[in-house]
Amino acid sequence: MEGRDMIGRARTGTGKTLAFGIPIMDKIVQFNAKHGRGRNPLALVLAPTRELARQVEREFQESAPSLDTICVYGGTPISAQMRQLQYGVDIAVGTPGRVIDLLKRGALNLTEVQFLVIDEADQMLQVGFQEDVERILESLPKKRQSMMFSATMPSWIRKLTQNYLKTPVNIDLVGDSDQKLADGISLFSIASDMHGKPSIIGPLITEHAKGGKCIVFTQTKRDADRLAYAMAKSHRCEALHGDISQSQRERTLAGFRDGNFNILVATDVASRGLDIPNVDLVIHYELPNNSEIFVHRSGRTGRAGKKGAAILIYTHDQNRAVRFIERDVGCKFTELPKIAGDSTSVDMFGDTGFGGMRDRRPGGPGRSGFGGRPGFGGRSSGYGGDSSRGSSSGRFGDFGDFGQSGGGFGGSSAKRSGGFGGSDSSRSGGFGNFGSSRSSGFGGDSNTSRSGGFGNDRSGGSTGRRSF
Ligand SMILES: Nc1ncnc2c1ncn2[C@@H]1O[C@H](COP(=O)(O)OP(=O)(O)OP(=O)(O)O)[C@@H](O)[C@H]1O
Repeated sequence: MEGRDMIGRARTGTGKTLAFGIPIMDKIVQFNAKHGRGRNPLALVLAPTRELARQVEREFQESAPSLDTICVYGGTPISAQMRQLQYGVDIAVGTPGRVIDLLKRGALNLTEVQFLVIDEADQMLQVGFQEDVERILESLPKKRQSMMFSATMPSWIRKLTQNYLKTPVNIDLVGDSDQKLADGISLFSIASDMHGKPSIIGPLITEHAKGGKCIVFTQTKRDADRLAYAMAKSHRCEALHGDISQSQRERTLAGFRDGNFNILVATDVASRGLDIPNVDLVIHYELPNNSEIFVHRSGRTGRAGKKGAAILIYTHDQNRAVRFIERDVGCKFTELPKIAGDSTSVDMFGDTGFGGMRDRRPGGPGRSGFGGRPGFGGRSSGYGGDSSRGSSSGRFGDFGDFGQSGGGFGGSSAKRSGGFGGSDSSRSGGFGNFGSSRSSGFGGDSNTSRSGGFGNDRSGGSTGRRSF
């Protein structure tokens, strides 16, 4: 609110988008009232995935219908975006690649940007994205307010942010020693051998999703396709990953949001930021590449003060990795009793070639598995990875509808500050200032008493731009 650069960390689903959105919208409304509307954007928000960019733009649109927003991202015709930019926009949200493309074509002029937001900053500053982000920053005026947000902020990233921010305020609502997941998420683990995994998915969903929505995370696009295909024989389910055409990705996500089907099998393209109502269960079908991704994947449930469950399926040789996650994330898994292989399900998955997954499993041959090589933790970049920051090999080892609470945001004051649907959390640390007895809340006292330390000391951990 004071206009200073900032780094913000708060748990998943606690309302970071509106936390940065509301002050920006407020200031732009005031600016426009004073100076009239211009053609070039006054705010730029960068997000790592197209779906997240769209979601953020939608949130701006719904909150401030009087402002003109645009979402620019790849996989869609650029000409329509160029036309819209010509008409003039107040806020541009986008993924880095398309932003650069538009800059190169001279269609996007960022010289009037007053507010820059880098959402999911720890991913955006990793190798792959970082270069693009830097190119975009070169096109921005020096005098601006820059803000970086994420639910996870490894210390090396926090250091790196100093290169892009001027004496930033740190608002850390997670703290160092506490668990880093949102409060309402119950965590379970279940051991299974690779061949048995497909057959336990059905029973897990029946038991734990309780009729609500479920996201199953796989490591590879191929496995997402195969699992979705196999599960579709008995469940309404679809796959989401980066090889699917953008229009289909959007249809799939809309169908999932609308409840047309209840199970989404996705790669990590869906792990960050997506805010889908009523996801009651997240299943880590395969271990995530690092504990940050574990936090983000799990955070697709238990949002906005709601309850949810996340289940981690692991093989016996991944035991250490599971313990590492517990330490790193400050959580404890409740081990579920083994589920006996259901021969029908096994058959169902058997003909999909799942038996051939062994070589691709985390920790499998040729990959520094989550539990593959020893030595994860400490300052290494992921479970057994190398120590170079952001290296793609340095990973764990290849390794309610809250709606928009109405109102809109036409004026200069936010009407949304009222509690988060009566969240009963006593330590949710939400940016929205809802229901937390311990949160310093965005817009409240920014000298949060819990700042100092962005969590773990591991350097690196995941890749920036992976092909999800
Ligand atoms: N004050 C509020 N009252 C009610 N709902 C809110 C409030 N603030 C935010 N929300 C809603 O809470 C949900 C989660 O918010 P958001 O997606 O911004 O979370 P986030 O902290 O960015 O999570 P992630 O780290 O996963 O990206 C959204 O549906 C949002 O509209």
